[in-house]
Amino acid sequence: MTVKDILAAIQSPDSTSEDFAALQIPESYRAITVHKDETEMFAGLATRDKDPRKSIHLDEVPLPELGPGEALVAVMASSVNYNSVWTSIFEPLSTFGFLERYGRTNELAKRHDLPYHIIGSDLAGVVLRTGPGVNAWRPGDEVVAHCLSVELESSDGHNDTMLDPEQRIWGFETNFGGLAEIALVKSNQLMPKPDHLSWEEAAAPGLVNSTAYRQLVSRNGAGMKQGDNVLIWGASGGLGSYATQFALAGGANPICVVSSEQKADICRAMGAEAIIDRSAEGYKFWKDETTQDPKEWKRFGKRIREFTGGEDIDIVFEHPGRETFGASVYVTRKGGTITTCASTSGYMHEYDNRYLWMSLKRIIGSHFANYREAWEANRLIAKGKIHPTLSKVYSLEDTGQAAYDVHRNLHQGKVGVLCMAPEEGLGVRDHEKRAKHIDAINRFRNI
Ligand SMILES: C/C=C/C(=O)SCCNC(=O)CCNC(=O)[C@H](O)C(C)(C)COP(=O)(O)OP(=O)(O)OC[C@H]1O[C@@H](n2cnc3c(N)ncnc32)[C@H](O)[C@@H]1OP(=O)(O)O
Ligand SMILES: NC(=O)C1=CN([C@@H]2O[C@H](COP(=O)(O)OP(=O)(O)OC[C@H]3O[C@@H](n4cnc5c(N)ncnc54)[C@H](OP(=O)(O)O)[C@@H]3O)[C@@H](O)[C@H]2O)C=CC1
Repeated sequence: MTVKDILAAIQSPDSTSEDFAALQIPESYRAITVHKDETEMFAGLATRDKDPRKSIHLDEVPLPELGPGEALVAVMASSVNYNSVWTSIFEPLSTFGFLERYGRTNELAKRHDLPYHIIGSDLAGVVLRTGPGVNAWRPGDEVVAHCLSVELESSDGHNDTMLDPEQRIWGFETNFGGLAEIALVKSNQLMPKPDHLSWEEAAAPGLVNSTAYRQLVSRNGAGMKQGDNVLIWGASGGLGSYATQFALAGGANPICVVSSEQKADICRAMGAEAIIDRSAEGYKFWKDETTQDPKEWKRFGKRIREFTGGEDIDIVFEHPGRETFGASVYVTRKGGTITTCASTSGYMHEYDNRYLWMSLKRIIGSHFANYREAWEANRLIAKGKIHPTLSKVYSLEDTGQAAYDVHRNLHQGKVGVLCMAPEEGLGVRDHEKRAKHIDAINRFRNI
């Protein structure tokens, strides 16, 4: 039995769950990896010069053993997330440390501690096998997977699973990720694939859509409400393209920051009106490596007020980090919220704390999403309220180039990767629903 036989079953309209259960699963499969013996390959280089095309490999790997509560999924498509960029440049640290630490926790987790790391934190595909104790999913189910892996043996995670002490991001802090022909997930990562989307479209939103949902909409994040002025950095990027849609769909007022006219046009196409081109307007929040320029914060704040009729920002959707954080804190209104999930430009932030405490602002740390939040975010995609922002699609062989594009900010929205799917456009089940939303689904394509 080969991957081709699995693909044939997926593409046959007559395949039943029993047919999938009867399929033999190959003993090995193709997967995107980084190698433990290469973690020093970029030593001494500046971050931007570390090239994922050199560290990312396509390898034939053995199938992992299936454990209780787990599922093996045939991956039709995946997407590139920035966490795979971090893994591939071994920053801020090598992810092999996570695999070693996980491997020490129990006998089954030892499977993850390997000299190669199969990366990727999104997938759309078909369940092949489920382990003992899995009742909610069956072979043949068409699914997407979110990337929260939890053990839930401690009480800490039982109000909000993101607080589990054994919380990990699948395909980043665990092995057997989604940039592969077959992936191993916990069954409580699975969600129904939106039936009006192709495999690659369905695989695109997962991680960033769920993260943006928690960070901006959920009560665990900023709890956005109607009329809020929401400052969105990187508004046409991975996270930002979903934050912008949530702001618009929720009756808020997104103020979108981008770095080119082309990206500004994408934001306009999504329905945003207030757009700041940070390149054209030349904001320089840092005078040099150690000194910020509060005059530039003020210039930025004045520009925002031009769009809002003099109002300041209720919620900042932060992720660039060091470069923008001082400005983000400054432009937030009294009592407003800065919610952050990342530090792409540097994690040692500096801001003027007087503007935080005197104006009773809050900084909220946010990370991915719990199962319920991921489910709600996926439900909005399935209902056609929020749309994938897929721009370009690569083959599994070209994943290194795809990660390079994301690392160098050459992409728009999300970049997809075909895994088992032989071509784009397959997997659509509800053509009528798709037709209703086709313009929105294609908004980011091939720009
Ligand atoms: C969904 C997608 C998401 C993204 O894309 S996010 C972006 C990508 N992700 C990242 O860039 C994050 C990568 N991860 C990291 O950089 C590191 O992962 C962290 C900095 C988050 C954590 O580092 P660590 O080394 O795990 O934590 P420590 O706390 O520095 O070291 C652990 C040791 O420190 C002890 N410790 C923890 N808290 C305290 C404390 N409050 N007082 C004293 N000790 C403490 C622990 O017990 C343990 O000790 P013992 O090593 O002996 O086991
Ligand atoms: N904690 C979590 O759960 C998650 C964290 N992340 C992290 O969030 C970050 C962003 O991820 P994602 O949105 O997918 O990445 P993308 O690269 O797709 O988008 C980020 C956007 O941010 C903007 N940007 C980049 N650098 C700067 C800068 N120095 N100043 C201002 N804007 C900047 C760019 O837009 P433009 O050039 O147009 O301004 C870019 O398009 C990554 O570090 C990622 O690891 C992502 C998902 C989940």
